[in-house]
Amino acid sequence: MKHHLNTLWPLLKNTRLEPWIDELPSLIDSALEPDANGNLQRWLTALEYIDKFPRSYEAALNTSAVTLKYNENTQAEVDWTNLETSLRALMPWRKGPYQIGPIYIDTEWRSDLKWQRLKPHLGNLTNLRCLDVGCGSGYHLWRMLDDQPKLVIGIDPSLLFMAQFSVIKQLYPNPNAPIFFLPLPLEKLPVSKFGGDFDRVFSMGVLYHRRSPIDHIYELKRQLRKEGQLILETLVIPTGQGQLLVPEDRYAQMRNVWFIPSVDELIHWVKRCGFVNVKCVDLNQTTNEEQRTTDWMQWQSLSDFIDPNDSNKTIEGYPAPHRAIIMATNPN
Ligand SMILES: Nc1ncnc2c1ncn2[C@@H]1O[C@H](C[S@+](CC[C@H]([NH3+])C(=O)[O-])CC(=O)[O-])[C@@H](O)[C@H]1O
Repeated sequence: MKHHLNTLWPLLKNTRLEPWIDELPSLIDSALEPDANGNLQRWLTALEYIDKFPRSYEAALNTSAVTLKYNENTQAEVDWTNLETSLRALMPWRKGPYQIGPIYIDTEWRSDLKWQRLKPHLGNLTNLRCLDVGCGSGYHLWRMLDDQPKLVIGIDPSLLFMAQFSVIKQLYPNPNAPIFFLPLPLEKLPVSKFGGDFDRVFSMGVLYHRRSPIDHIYELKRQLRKEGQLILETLVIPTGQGQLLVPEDRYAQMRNVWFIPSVDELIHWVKRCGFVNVKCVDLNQTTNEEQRTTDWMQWQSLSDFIDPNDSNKTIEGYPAPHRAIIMATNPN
């Protein structure tokens, strides 16, 4: 899974991230130790199998599903049933969707809907360096790549998500595309002694999982260059329902949810961490269209976590999930 990183090192040369060339390999090796996850061997076997499949000849990264296209000749040669079996060995598929030849991976999340809400505010990413913290399977990384950025890096501690990302990268037409996945949590990502070097740092769907949200915002800031932009998406409580919710126990059945601020409170946190031009560009209540059980994620999903008698409440009685997108500039 890490062989794709060979093309990362040259892209870090002569940037402020150059120390990563020495620092990252041992961190990645420890993250991928065989006992890091009992399923790892099974996922690696599926990836080895997928690695034998031909690469697609063309990709579409501006459509709802990240799409890998095969021409008719290859399409006839490929054993799609076996490919699908290997892809299913990497279930549950949560973030997507993806279309690989005739196979449509209908993920739990329609991650394209979040992208649609965000993209108009993002501007063009051409020639920029982007870091996506908590990138899941990497769906948004591919959407970013469509703008031809200089570098796109996603980090996520989940090795299943790294395996899912690797599938797409193995089948993507250009093996040298500047898009990478590091199996690390943000807290373990080294901070370069020369300062941050990303033009855009995204943290979407991660802040509420952190026990120290302010530390998380500072860690995001350290990866940004001067004048770089933060894109922070997280659960919020609707206006008029207080400033902060710390659930008693579970929130929408999720165990590891800590801080859910109001939009104003969240803006205040981001300002306190030294960001300027802090604004909320989107506020949205999550729908069953966006998050649902599918054939590729067969466990329970949003509709099972909402009060059957009141769609504005979770089954624990809290406000149903609303998500805000905050954008902010790092002044120094
Ligand atoms: N400390 C951490 N550092 C990095 N990643 C983390 C950390 N803790 C958890 N994660 C990762 O953050 C992702 C959050 S999911 C959002 C995916 C995508 N961004 C989306 O907006 O659709 C939302 C959710 O499932 O609740 C998961 O993949 C975790 O492994």
